[in-house]
Amino acid sequence: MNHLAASELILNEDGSIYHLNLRPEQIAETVILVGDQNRVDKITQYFDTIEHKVQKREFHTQTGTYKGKRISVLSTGIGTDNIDIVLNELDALVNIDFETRQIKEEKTSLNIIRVGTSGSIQEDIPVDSIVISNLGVGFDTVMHFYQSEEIQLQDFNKALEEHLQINPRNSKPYVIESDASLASHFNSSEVYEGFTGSNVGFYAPQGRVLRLPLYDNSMKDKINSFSFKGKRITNLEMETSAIYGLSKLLGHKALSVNAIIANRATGNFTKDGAKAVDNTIKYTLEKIATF
Ligand SMILES: O=P(O)(O)O[C@H]1O[C@H](CO)[C@@H](O)[C@H]1O
Ligand SMILES: O=c1cc[nH]c(=O)[nH]1
Repeated sequence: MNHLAASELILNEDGSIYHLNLRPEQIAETVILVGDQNRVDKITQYFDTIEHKVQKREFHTQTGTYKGKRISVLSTGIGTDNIDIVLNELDALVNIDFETRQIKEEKTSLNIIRVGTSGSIQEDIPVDSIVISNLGVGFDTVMHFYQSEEIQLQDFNKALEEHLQINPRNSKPYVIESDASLASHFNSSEVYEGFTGSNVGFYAPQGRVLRLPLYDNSMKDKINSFSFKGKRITNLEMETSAIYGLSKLLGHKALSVNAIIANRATGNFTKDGAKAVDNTIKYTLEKIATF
């Protein structure tokens, strides 16, 4: 079997993986991903125990227990480019033997749940609500660097391509499903089921104009009006697509849970973002405790 070279599987002197700075025993099989490193404490404040806190760059991890369940909470920073690092290194922690530098025969499948903030693009999904992403669409390029055609919903890709008429210089949007068992467990009358778009930026890529004009002024409306097989795009953020894509390719279960802090259709922004995020955290922890 192939031995992974020092330049490919990069380990630090203490045996931890390059960016996350974690050793294999430090990661739980259920992992909560958040963008904001300060959100890690906001989640682990509810834990019964905390084993360790590790930080390198924007990657801040704490592992502990909530209602007896071992959970790691890890911040990814912003963007799908960071997700490429986080998902590959998380997978390496459980599925590569760091001593022999070989891929393990028996694989571990992680439960990966993102707790993020997001902007609704539909008038009827208000600020302070929670959206569970059944589907994710990537406007980023990460998954196009992997052999991922088979896990993409090609009929959705085609319908989107036709509807959006995106700048040909941009990458082609790709659609990927969440893990069905997690999505069904997290669903309830308290949340909206959604189809989440992940963009490569917060401003023009999400149709926001401050001083700079957009390449295509109608893109936000076109994303809003897309409908295929009874599904419409509900909200925009910056990580879900690559989390779904890399999780599916690597054999992990993923779900994205979104605290809606902005409504782009009405122009509203939440009056209490901390509370919106806290409600989403509590909802997620209770669902994890019973999964
Ligand atoms: O609140 P987080 O998890 O960072 O998520 C959202 O917030 C950031 C932009 O403000 C992006 O990362 C977006 O996906
Ligand atoms: O509108 C929003 C709000 C949060 N995060 C985003 O990426 N977009």
